[in-house]
Amino acid sequence: MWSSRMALRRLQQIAATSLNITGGLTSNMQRTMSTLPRVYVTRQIPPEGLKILRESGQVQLELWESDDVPVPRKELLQKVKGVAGLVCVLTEKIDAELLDAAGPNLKVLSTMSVGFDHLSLEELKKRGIRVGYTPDVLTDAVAELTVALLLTTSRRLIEATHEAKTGGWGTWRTLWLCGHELANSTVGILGLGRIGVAIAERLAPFKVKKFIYTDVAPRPELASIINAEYVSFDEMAKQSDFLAVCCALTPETKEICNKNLFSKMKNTSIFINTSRGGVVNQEDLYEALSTGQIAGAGLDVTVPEPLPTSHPLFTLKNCVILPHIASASYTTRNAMSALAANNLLLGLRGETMIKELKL
Ligand SMILES: O=CC(=O)O
Repeated sequence: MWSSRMALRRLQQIAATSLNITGGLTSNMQRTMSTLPRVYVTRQIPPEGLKILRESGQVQLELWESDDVPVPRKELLQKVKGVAGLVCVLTEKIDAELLDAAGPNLKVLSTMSVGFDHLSLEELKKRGIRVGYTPDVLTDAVAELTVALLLTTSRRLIEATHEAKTGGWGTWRTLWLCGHELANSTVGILGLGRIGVAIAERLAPFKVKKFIYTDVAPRPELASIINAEYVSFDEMAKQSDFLAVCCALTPETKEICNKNLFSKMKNTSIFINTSRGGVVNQEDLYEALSTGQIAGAGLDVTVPEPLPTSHPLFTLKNCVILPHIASASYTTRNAMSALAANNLLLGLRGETMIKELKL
């Protein structure tokens, strides 16, 4: 009897001690954790980046636990209060309001994107906030998708599969669903950077005759890789059979693809945009496509995103619209996620980021 009572007591003591130990460890951990810099991640980013952040032991992490719905602005403004680091994607507008809400603790912003038109660089610079981004790791995926979109548009693949599925496929016809081919063509690149070069490298084996490009200034080192000739904006419009837009969206490039450009293009030319929707005046594009001023357009990016299904561009057979998927391969999105995580951690340690924007 005594021994069983003693045994019970002993068990209760052990249990109590265990609870204390557990409680002690937790609060120790909590104490350690609470001294770590706080970081908010605005999206359930791909696993490689989250793993790096979680296993770093360097930050106290909070995450918007969804990839399907972006964090509501109101919630974001609350969550960023006092954070030292912020990881975002291109759907978050990082402007003065958000930076004010975050406050002076914010030292590093890391965007999981190559584009940075969602960031107010001036405001970031004013506050001395360092900015990481994710170029290079997505070049192959974006170039690959651009080629796929170009061929889909020029060879009218969406129209063709629709006809095949819906009974439009009658007898073999000599000019039915004819498109335009790359062989012997001139391909123009608006904004020659790593992505433009990668696109041209992939198109060259299709027997393209000539690559031309325009930019704020010639870029001889990049151009020599693909043997591309520097031409004026107007020359590019006139000569291109295929025109691929690869420039960043800046105040200078906003709606640079407008009536002026389309009116100079050939009726047989194909316009492709995988950069940002904002570089195109969509009303002018609609006009150019619907009047046959140009032959077709393939867009991976639009304004707004998502483009409402009632948008007039969706009514056009010669316009192929994708939902901003240029970098969407598992490998690339994980690489972007990992790079964004590493940029953030390096920035918080005061070290050189792998890819940092010069502000
Ligand atoms: O559009 C995608 C990106 O900017 O990474």
